[in-house]
Amino acid sequence: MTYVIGADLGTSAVKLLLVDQNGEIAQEVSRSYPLIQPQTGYSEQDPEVWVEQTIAALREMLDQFEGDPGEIEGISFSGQMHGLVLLDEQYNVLRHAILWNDTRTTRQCQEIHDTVGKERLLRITKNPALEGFTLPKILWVKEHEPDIFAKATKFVLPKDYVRYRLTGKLHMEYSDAAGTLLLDVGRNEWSHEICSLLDIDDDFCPPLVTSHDQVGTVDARVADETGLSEATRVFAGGADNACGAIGSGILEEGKTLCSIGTSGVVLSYEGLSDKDFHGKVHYFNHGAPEAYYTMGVTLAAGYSLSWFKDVFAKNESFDDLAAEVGSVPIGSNGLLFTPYVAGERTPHADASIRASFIGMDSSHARRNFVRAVMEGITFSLNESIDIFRKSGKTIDTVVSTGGGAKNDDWLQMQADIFDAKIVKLSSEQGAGMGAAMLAAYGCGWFDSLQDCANAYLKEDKSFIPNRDSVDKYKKLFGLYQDVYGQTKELNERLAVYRN
Ligand SMILES: Nc1ncnc2c1ncn2[C@@H]1O[C@H](COP(=O)(O)OP(=O)(O)O)[C@@H](O)[C@H]1O
Ligand SMILES: O=C(CO)[C@@H](O)[C@H](O)COP(=O)(O)O
Repeated sequence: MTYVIGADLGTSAVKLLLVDQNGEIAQEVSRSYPLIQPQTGYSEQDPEVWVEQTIAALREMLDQFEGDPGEIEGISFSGQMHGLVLLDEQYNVLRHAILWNDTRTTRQCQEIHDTVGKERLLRITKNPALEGFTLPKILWVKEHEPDIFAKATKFVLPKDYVRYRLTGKLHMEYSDAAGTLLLDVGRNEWSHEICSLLDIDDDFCPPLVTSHDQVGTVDARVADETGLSEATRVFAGGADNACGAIGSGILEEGKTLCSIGTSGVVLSYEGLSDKDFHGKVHYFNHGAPEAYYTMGVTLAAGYSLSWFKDVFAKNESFDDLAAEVGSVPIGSNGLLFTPYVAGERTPHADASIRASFIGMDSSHARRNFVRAVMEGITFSLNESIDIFRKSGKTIDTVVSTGGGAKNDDWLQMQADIFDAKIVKLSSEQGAGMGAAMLAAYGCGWFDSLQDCANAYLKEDKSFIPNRDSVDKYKKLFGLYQDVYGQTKELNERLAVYRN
């Protein structure tokens, strides 16, 4: 039997899938790492920790693997998007990576809009400047850490750095490059115009490849450390949401994905690069050839639940925390949560907004809060569904993936709030599966990613909307939508008290 590995470098953990030629998952290994949050709005990770944990996870996988390492033909990557990794001339890391959910760059976003022009930026990159994207982070380091910036010769994204350490070869691929705000998304090339307007050297941007391109093989030292064969082929991979789309079969028009990881995403396939959503949703290159996707992002989806667990139930599992959610009625007995613990992106690009529990009552128990958190996250994702529907898309079926798809009550809640059939595939690790599929396609096992999807992806369960619940949630959604406007100014006044 031959195998490929899909490595998903998420925000909470690196997750490896060993997938055989028939698409069966032979092994799963995961290693977590923390967020570094020195002050409010900041979110960083140490790239060396990503590398250590990826190597440790590979070693664990190979220790358990009973076949010959030479049977593992390929490995590819899915990665949390937008994170800035700055490298010096020898490709040493210059500072901690600044992540996608770091919102310190509001001023730099304004600078980009002022210098490039909002319309021109939208035309070239298909996206407005948002705090999470990479370019504002580059400008922040340039302004606040000039000594570090002076040493920087290249920037890459999280999975690109890990792949570099596994192969010695430095690249970026289009699906992740699209989230930097430096890529001309329609033309598939770095935008010389944006670079020069913002005084960024063209050489600062790494060479571009496509997601299924082979970029090298496993470096001898890494092979020694992990037990992998030096002959294992390494493929570029994709942004985690592009890989999530591949691993969920979102490979043609009309298909929709909901992913609840640390972030939350509602994503829709696009065959063309020239539709106009006026920047209301992100518009990026797919990991599939000559394709695109649009998506809305909830900044703190799974993260809101993990925040709640860390503060109120640290030593419990997610399963234990959510065990009683099904016994709490829709609306959590009048408790409403907005998941803005780290600010928000879609539809409110707002770094200052913070979360609220509205309607706390002395009768509420912890289970009410847990359900309210899950409902609030799902309402936020429904705002993206709403934008897509209003743009004319039909959304009647949604493939649900990510850590949040492990909970059946949450999947039913998604069906009832989105008013759409929810499909859960046999693995909730869509991004890791997408990375494995890129390796399988890159190895030449299939003629197309669609053929690979037909062979690999199996529906496990589906969840049908319950009419009565849909009606109740429609009314609650209106209330939920009112909370943002009514808490915005209060949060701006509270901001001075944050650390
Ligand atoms: N058993 C579970 N039930 C409900 N939610 C879960 C469960 N396990 C994990 N999660 C949610 O999934 C999130 C992690 O999802 P994951 O896709 O692994 O994230 P990432 O790719 O960002 O590292 C957690 O923050 C949590 O909110
Ligand atoms: O910023 C975005 C997308 O624009 C996030 O979706 C990141 O890509 C992180 O993903 P997860 O770790 O939540 O999967």
